[in-house]
Amino acid sequence: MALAGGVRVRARALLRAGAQFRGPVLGRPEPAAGGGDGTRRFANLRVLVEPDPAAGVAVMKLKSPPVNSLSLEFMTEFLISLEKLENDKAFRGVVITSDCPGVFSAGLDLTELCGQNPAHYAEYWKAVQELWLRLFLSNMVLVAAINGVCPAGGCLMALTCDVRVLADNPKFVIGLKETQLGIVVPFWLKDNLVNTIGHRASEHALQLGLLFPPAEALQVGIVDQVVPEDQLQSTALSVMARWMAIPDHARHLTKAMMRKATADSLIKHRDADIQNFVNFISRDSIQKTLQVYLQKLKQKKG
Ligand SMILES: CCCCCCCCCCC/C=C/C(=O)SCCNC(=O)CCNC(=O)[C@H](O)C(C)(C)COP(=O)(O)OP(=O)(O)OC[C@H]1O[C@@H](n2cnc3c(N)ncnc32)[C@H](O)[C@@H]1OP(=O)(O)O
Repeated sequence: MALAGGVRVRARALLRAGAQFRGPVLGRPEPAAGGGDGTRRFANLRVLVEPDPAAGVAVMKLKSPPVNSLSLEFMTEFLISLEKLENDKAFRGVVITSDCPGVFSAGLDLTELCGQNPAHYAEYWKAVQELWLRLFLSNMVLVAAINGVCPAGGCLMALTCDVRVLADNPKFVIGLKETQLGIVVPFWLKDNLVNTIGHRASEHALQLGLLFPPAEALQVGIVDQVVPEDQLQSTALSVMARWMAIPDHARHLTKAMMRKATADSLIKHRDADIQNFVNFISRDSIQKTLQVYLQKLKQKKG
């Protein structure tokens, strides 16, 4: 699946601006791009990719500090990295994790949702849809190694994965807290949650805007495994090894079959979903609520 129009234009702009894969990363000298030693890492500004072509697996580390919020730039760079891996036959699986201590992702970037114009909201929502669709329909095995708090849009990313492993830390809550912010999850994200934890549990989780700590997250089934923090990466990789043992074509066709109806319901109604979002987010009452919330977040430290 290729990047959608607006996202592709932004991706090109980012690439022109120099956000392409490059080394050195993290100050370590690395072979030049195309060096072909099979071990080099690549990165754009906000996503670090550590490939292991021998295993057919790459680890994507979200590194958009302080909280990996889903800004347009972050989502675009993430999708560029994902597409690069998908186009490379060496890679069949991706572990998604965070490089920001204590936070997997804080979800939608609230500064993108406050005080902007309708065209911006439309572009932003199209990018969110694209992020969800591209992850949800990915041919690759996706394992989320959740090493931090994972609310709302962070949970959206995690829910698209085939497996979620959560580090056992009481601060690392996961869930769709939208109603607590006075906003409503889109129907396709609701469907994604229902497919994961069932209808009744989703009703409770969504209406109450529940954020589940690890033991509860495991019990309700929003994550598949909870492991000690220091075993998160190794567990994610061993889960991945199990999935990689299945022939790709059969696994992927099965995944596509299982997910088609949910994805199609968004694909068929993308424009209407964007219009709904723009109308909703532009309301004075929603803008006020979000602005107060963002202010509170900013004042937390003071
Ligand atoms: C009916 C029609 C359809 C309508 C559809 C409506 C829309 C539906 C959307 C549904 C899907 C998803 C929704 C969302 O994702 S909304 C965002 C929800 N996220 C949150 O509420 C998380 C907020 N953040 C936090 O709780 C904490 O920051 C966190 C626990 C993640 C980390 O805490 P920590 O103490 O480590 O860090 P700080 O709180 O001090 O934050 C550091 C700085 O980062 C800024 N920040 C935090 N979160 C966000 C964010 N989501 N967006 C933008 N900026 C964020 C924070 O303000 C601090 O900034 P400063 O350093 O400048 O103070």
